[in-house]
Amino acid sequence: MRRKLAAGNWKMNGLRADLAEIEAISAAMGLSPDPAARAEVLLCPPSTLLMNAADIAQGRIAIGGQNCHRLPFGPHTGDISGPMLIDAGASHVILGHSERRMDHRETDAKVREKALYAHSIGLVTVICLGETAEDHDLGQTVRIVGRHLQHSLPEDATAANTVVAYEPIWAIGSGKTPTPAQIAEVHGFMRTQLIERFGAEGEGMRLLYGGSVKPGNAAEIFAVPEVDGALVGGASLTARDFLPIVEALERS
Ligand SMILES: O=C(CO)COP(=O)(O)O
Repeated sequence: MRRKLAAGNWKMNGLRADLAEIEAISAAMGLSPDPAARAEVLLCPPSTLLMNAADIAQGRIAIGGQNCHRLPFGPHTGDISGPMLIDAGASHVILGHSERRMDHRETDAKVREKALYAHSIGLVTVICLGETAEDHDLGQTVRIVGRHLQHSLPEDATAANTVVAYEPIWAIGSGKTPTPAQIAEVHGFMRTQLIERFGAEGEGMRLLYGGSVKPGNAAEIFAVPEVDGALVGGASLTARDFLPIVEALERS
């Protein structure tokens, strides 16, 4: 059984005052008498808030970084390494988000290298992939997703160390989402590919959908087969928006 996962990506948002939202989300998750029966919750704040966030979370929710370098340390101004994330209290790292692929020219090959290193030091990776609006309109979605999957996921990926997030680029921050049938097609395809390559480990990997997930559309998205949770951007910034999404996931 795959444990459901509600992940929040704060992107370049969040000041210390916003730690109150992490406290509110953590407190809500800590209330359950049986935490294992609940969805897993992961928040990925900006690096400047990681240590505070991990202190606040106290294990009630997981904390992750939004990127890491393929090396542990060295002359790479402005970068952050996997050991730094772990030292700050993170257990997860998002890799290959389309914004990093665009802003920092991250290729599938780079994402794979980063993932290999992250896994080697015990970080769980959330590897993102998805098609542009143009590819979507040209009917190339499955081909693009297949290519990302093949080349971004490293050969050591397991159910325990890897989560895959399907994020159509045109759905991110736009208020648009694919239809449930379109999400089902892509997630079904990814599952088949993962099983073909990784066997039982591929069966166990969690597949998240991301792109304009909101309290109002979460239940419909979580009803789609092979959707094990969501990677949420804007709606993860406040407990008011994020907690109803977690609740919809737990009810699904
Ligand atoms: O990119 C995303 C999460 O990584 C999705 O962002 P939005 O939920 O704001 O569309």
